[in-house]
Amino acid sequence: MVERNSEPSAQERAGRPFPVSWDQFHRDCRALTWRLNEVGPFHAVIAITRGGLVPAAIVARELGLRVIDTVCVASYDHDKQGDLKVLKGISEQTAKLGGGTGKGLLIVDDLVDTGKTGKLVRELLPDAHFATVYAKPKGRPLVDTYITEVSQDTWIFFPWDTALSFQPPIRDGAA
Ligand SMILES: O=P(O)(O)OC[C@H]1O[C@H](OP(=O)(O)OP(=O)(O)O)[C@H](O)[C@@H]1O
Ligand SMILES: O=c1[nH]c(=O)c2nc[nH]c2[nH]1
Ligand SMILES: [Mg+2]
Repeated sequence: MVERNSEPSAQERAGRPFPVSWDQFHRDCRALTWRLNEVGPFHAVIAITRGGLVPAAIVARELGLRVIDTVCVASYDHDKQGDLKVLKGISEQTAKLGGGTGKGLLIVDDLVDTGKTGKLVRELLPDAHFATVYAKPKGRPLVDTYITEVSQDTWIFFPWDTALSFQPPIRDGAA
């Protein structure tokens, strides 16, 4: 028998699954960009790694931005959130574009959940515009622009974390 840690993971606590396909994610990123296009212009896009890399690429393409930097953060180990660690900040060149406080910079992440990651990037760049594709209620106040709100007990399954698999028919107990 496989020994299991008795403490439920964030994913298990969330319970409600929300799988997102590549198509849907692309559509949601484009919808996000329509909103951001009303707010900009921006000097540069900053992706919060790793989840923010995919939406940042799409948003940068749509906004015609070619200066792209990263803030590399480690928090969730798969689905358990530990202490936040900034592994890498933005470059000196990008910091200059934002006047030191992030003004005119666009921070992009895939989602806000508890808001811990959002709070950290806000502390690093208080005047930057923070955009996410999805938002859960606890983190939502930290975000300037987002597209879809899901309940706090939802776990979003991103297309880069998942693969197509057989599902039993609903009548046989499928979720
Ligand atoms: O609002 P919070 O509770 O802080 O959670 C949101 C963060 O969690 C996920 O990243 P994760 O730390 O799992 O790393 P990853 O982007 O490398 O997958 C997600 O991409 C957000 O960055
Ligand atoms: O893939 C993910 N889905 C989520 O809902 C989530 N919340 C925090 N981190 C997350 N990662
Ligand atoms: Mg992330």
